Amino acid sequence: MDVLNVNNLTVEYIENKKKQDIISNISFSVKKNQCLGIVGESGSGKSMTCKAILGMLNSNFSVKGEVMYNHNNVLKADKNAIRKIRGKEIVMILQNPMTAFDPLLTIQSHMIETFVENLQVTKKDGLKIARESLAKMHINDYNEVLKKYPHQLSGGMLQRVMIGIALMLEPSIIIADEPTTAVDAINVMNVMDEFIRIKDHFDTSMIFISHDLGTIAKISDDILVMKDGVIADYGTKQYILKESTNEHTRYLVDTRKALINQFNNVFV
Ligand SMILES: Nc1ncnc2c1ncn2[C@@H]1O[C@H](COP(=O)(O)OP(=O)(O)OP(=O)(O)O)[C@@H](O)[C@H]1O
Repeated sequence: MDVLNVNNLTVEYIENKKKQDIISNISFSVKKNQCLGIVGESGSGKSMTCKAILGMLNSNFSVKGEVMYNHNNVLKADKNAIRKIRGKEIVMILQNPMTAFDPLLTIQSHMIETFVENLQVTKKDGLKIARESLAKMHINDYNEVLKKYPHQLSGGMLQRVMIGIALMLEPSIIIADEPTTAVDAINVMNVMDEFIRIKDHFDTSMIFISHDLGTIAKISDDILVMKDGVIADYGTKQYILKESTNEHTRYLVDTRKALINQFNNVFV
């Protein structure tokens, strides 16, 4: 069953009455409890696709097409309806978690505020949920973490807090846009493991964005390959990695293999 259908999505950037195509006529769907991976090189339009889906682009952009969620076209929904969907139904995890936190609030205040607003709970219950969420992320010293300000935590820890918050909102869809960009190499695996765990054990569908096919292959059921704002290729993981004859897909797969071989040679 599909939880999200994107039909003929087109995004244009308008500046001084000049139009520039950013995304051209792309269509795809996200299946229940599955992960759609979106892979493509920098500038291929991955982030823009997700921002357009969630109505996050300003008036410099013209967005056309259909984004069907729960029988409603999100692109036609009013601001209030979109805000509800964005906070609760479809939650986005950004590249750099630092930008998602208010630097003047402790993690505890931020989490309580988020839960009070989105789950309609009291502050006291908000704190309980905050503790529960960090425990779910295997953050054992959660009382220490709750007292900290964002700049006092590493990128990896902040991202795990972010994922914990997203989980407690019990969204139907989590959109993760290159979530390991600001995480140091040692913690990339930890953060990826959390996403894989969410996918396997929670009732959530996912869109996972990365420029790295290896990362996408680890977590995705279906893969969409983007190039220059259009879909270059789209299919199951098996099809994309093993069967597709698409030139750009083969280029990504071969580049990935070459990188692994080169890396292995360093250690021999
Ligand atoms: N604020 C903006 N104003 C105008 N054009 C933009 C803006 N942000 C991105 N673009 C353009 O939109 C296109 C797609 O960008 P997008 O950020 O979606 O790429 P991406 O695949 O997510 O790349 P990355 O992996 O580097 O984040 C690019 O050509 C980019 O130059």
